[in-house]
Amino acid sequence: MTPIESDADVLIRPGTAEDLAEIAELFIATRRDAVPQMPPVVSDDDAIRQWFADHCDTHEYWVAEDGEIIGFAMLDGAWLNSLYVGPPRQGSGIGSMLLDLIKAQRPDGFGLWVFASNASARGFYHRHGLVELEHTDGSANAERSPDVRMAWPGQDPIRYLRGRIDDVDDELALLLARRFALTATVQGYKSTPGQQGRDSARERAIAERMAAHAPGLGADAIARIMHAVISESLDAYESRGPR
Ligand SMILES: O=C(O)C(=O)C[C@]1(C(=O)O)C=C[C@@H](O)C=C1
Repeated sequence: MTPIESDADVLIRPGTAEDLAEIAELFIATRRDAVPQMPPVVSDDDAIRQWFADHCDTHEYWVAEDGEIIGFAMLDGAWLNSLYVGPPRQGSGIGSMLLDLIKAQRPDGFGLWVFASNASARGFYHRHGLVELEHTDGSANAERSPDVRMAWPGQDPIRYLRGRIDDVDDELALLLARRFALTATVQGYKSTPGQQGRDSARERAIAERMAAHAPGLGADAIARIMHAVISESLDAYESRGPR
């Protein structure tokens, strides 16, 4: 196969179904070696092997080899799911070669998740122009370990980042619609005189509760945002009435 990129002894080429068993072993060995910088993989080794065998057609693979596979990248659309270089060749530029190739393959940008504890990977991605977009508490990943969403924003970073803003706004619009509907429903039960209108203690409690999920925003900023959300919800309820 024609090399896509190569130096003296390393060939980067597309991964094929025949590579998946070797890729799985490299993944297992690399993750084992990376503890505690990365949390241990939750699945057992056979489940990992099976996962790679089952995800041949659904993902795009690239491998670095010097006779045997020494690193690989796995992509799923605009997501870089994995980029691993085996322990013996770490720090020798293989990761940079793979990442450069992926940038060329995804000129409009791509995202990835990295464990917050993995300082060397975060530093590597920073040095290669990726940005951190989001920090989580880890409750959504299998390892339950805080992680960081990073992105390479591609050749037109504003366009890429506006695309991500649109993604979030699509979710936000649905959440706002759900919240508007709940505010309206509660008003239907607050018909008793003295119960109508706003409850500032409840609104403060809402802001404090939300701030626990988003400490970076702070309760005061959230309170101002929620004041606008609740005002609009109540106005909509009053002008439209219960549904
Ligand atoms: O919990 C209430 O009593 C509501 O009316 C709901 C709600 C809200 O939308 O969260 C709206 C107005 C109040 O000031 C407090 C909260």
